[in-house]
Amino acid sequence: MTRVVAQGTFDLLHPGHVHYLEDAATYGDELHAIVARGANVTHKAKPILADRQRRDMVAALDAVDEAHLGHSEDIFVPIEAIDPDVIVLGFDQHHDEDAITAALGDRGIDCRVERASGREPRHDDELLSTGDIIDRILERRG
Ligand SMILES: Cc1cc2nc3c(=O)[nH]c(=O)nc-3n(C[C@H](O)[C@H](O)[C@H](O)COP(=O)(O)O)c2cc1C
Ligand SMILES: Nc1ncnc2c1ncn2[C@@H]1O[C@H](COP(=O)(O)OP(=O)(O)OP(=O)(O)O)[C@@H](O)[C@H]1O
Repeated sequence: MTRVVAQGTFDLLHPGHVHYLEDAATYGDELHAIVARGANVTHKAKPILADRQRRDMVAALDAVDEAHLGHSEDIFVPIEAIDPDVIVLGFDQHHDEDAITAALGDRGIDCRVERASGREPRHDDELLSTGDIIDRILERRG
């Protein structure tokens, strides 16, 4: 049984999220998604939706076997509990593969790190970014 981990903020789900999770699932038999705590999202605007709602929506997707809310202080605590064989990073995630591989090694976790593919829009009006969805809401309803 090969366990895979994918992770992200997953605010206001869109087809890019579904693509990422479906791609990550192809790396093994069981996909675990870790949903970032809003308090830990510091590299961009905080999510609109609550931690639990984002976790519940990710858990409802076919590709996902289990969705976990992330740890509030140490991102390697859920990894130690899940004990994955592979962590699949999103195509544009700022995390560095080598830094994560080194941190996993320091903790004695035997797990490789891969990078998912991106997904291009399939029609003119398709939005594949939470930030773009929010911009459109503000433009049309603000
Ligand atoms: C291996 C790994 C494990 C993570 N675990 C957690 C966690 O336990 N708690 C958390 O709040 N964030 C965790 N994160 C960080 C968030 O998922 C991070 O904010 C996320 O990568 C942001 O990506 P996004 O901007 O693509 O949504 C983890 C990231 C990685 C790479
Ligand atoms: N178009 C896409 N193709 C493939 N993966 C995507 C796409 N959009 C987002 N993802 C992946 O989904 C995961 C979670 O993305 P995140 O929650 O940051 O959403 P986002 O829409 O990219 O956000 P924002 O627009 O606020 O930057 C990340 O790993 C990201 O790489």
